Amino acid sequence: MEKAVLMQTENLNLYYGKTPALQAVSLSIREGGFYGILGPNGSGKTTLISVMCGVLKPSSGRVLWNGRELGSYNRGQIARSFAVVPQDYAINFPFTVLEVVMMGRKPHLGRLGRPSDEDLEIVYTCMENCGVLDYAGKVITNLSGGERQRVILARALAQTPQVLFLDEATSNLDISHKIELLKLIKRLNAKQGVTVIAALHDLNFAGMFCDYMIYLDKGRVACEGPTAVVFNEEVINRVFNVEVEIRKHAVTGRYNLALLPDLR
Ligand SMILES: Nc1ncnc2c1ncn2[C@@H]1O[C@H](COP(=O)(O)OP(=O)(O)OP(=O)(O)O)[C@@H](O)[C@H]1O
Repeated sequence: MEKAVLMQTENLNLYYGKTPALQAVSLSIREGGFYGILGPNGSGKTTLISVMCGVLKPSSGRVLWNGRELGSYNRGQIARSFAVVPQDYAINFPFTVLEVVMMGRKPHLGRLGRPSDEDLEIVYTCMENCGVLDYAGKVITNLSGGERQRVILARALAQTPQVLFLDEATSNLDISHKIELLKLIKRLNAKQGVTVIAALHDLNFAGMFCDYMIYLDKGRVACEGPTAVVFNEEVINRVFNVEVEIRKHAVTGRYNLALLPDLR
């Protein structure tokens, strides 16, 4: 049975000055889906995520969440339901890793702002799952880019969101951490029904983890649909202007993309 529609964007347009970054974007996001937002640099992926999570207001059009306009919810309701892992996250203040991950619980804390045993358990579990427990007492500004990215992901997971937005959230990670964290996110998606909306550049990872793909090109939806339908050579060639071959792997049964550039 098809899951309920959780979010909708209706004819979104967004201009930065006179530059259109999103044009006539209408989408439906179903509860519990794992959505990949794909497209070339500058195609509008970050802008779309920012509008969907309420950080940016569209120039026209609407975002609906559970059938109600996003703007009609208060900040607390949004903070308890949406978590965002941005592309670049600069923390310049020397907070410890534990303090940063604890910030993820802030929208859930009572009026006194004191974390309960349950809050602490969630924070420690998220640090462990993201492989940053050993750094709990370290100052975040002293960590590498990939380690910091894992801390920010742990903080987002500590928010226990209904929707997790990832904007190239694994771009700084080595291949092993990338797979581990995407597997962790996939488990949260499959077991706890967290809806995931992820801008991804790596098409092989997108093919592996997303059940639905939204391709953007120059701010417009160029193609969207289930991965089994739209993860194909024609669409990728049209959107990215690259020659590729997609083959089903004999052992894993998954689809892998090989680049076929003419190197002459
Ligand atoms: N703050 C801004 N002011 C003006 N123009 C902007 C701003 N942010 C983005 N843009 C422009 O809007 C368009 C979409 O940018 P966006 O960051 O959403 O693309 P993207 O698909 O996420 O790109 P990338 O893959 O490089 O991260 C681009 O042409 C970009 O130059």
